Amino acid sequence: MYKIVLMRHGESQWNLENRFTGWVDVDLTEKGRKEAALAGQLLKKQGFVFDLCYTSVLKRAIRTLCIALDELDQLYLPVIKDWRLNERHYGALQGLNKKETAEKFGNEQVMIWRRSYDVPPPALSKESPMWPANQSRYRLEDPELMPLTECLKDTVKRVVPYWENEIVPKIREGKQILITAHGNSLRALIKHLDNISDADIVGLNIPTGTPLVYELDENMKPIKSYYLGDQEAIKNAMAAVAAQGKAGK
Ligand SMILES: O=C(O)[C@@H](CO)OP(=O)(O)O
Repeated sequence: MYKIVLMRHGESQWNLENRFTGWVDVDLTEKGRKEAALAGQLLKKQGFVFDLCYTSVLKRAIRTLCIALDELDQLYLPVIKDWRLNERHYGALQGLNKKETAEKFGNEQVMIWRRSYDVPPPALSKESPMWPANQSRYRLEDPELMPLTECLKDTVKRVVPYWENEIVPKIREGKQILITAHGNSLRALIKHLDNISDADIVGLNIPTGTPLVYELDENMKPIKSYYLGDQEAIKNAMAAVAAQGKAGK
């Protein structure tokens, strides 16, 4: 049996402001830092000892990992950062307020943009400074691979091969792995692990800063999975994420 831990970053400034974030590199809020520390403490209490960590190239996930590792006293660990674990690219919606967008385009349209499996949000143009190919961070990457927008299906297409080709071999070597990433890059991975249908993935929402443990069999199929922490608070946090794109109130 193998065990891995997945974790969405703690609350970011744009989570707080309820703005579509995607690949924009916003930092954690004070609350987000506390969530990351609490996650580290929970993992420590449960006796987790990791060998290798993976994260995205976005600071909210990187910082969450650092804070959690600090609490665990495992800051010595190797960390692999890869854009394939980045948040789903939100195209031209990046920076917009989710509630205001719902007021303008309707709850249903925003729900489709946020959670449908294969409808991407409106795309950026290649002139946009938000296109990753125009940013120094991605200058060595093939511009053809840099998204102008992504639906979850597109995110699955980069996250799952990364999982299969990079992470699974390390798990098979016996390494204990911690992955800190993002709401939608983790939804892409969980869809694959739990074999969730395109229709049912719409209902999956991931709370910030909460360790999610997966126990996997020899074929990397989940035996069980569970969040660490206060289960009632986690349920409420998941419902709050689902409600972020609604107009009104
Ligand atoms: O804005 C984003 O990038 C994501 C995660 O915060 O939001 P959503 O939950 O709306 O997909």
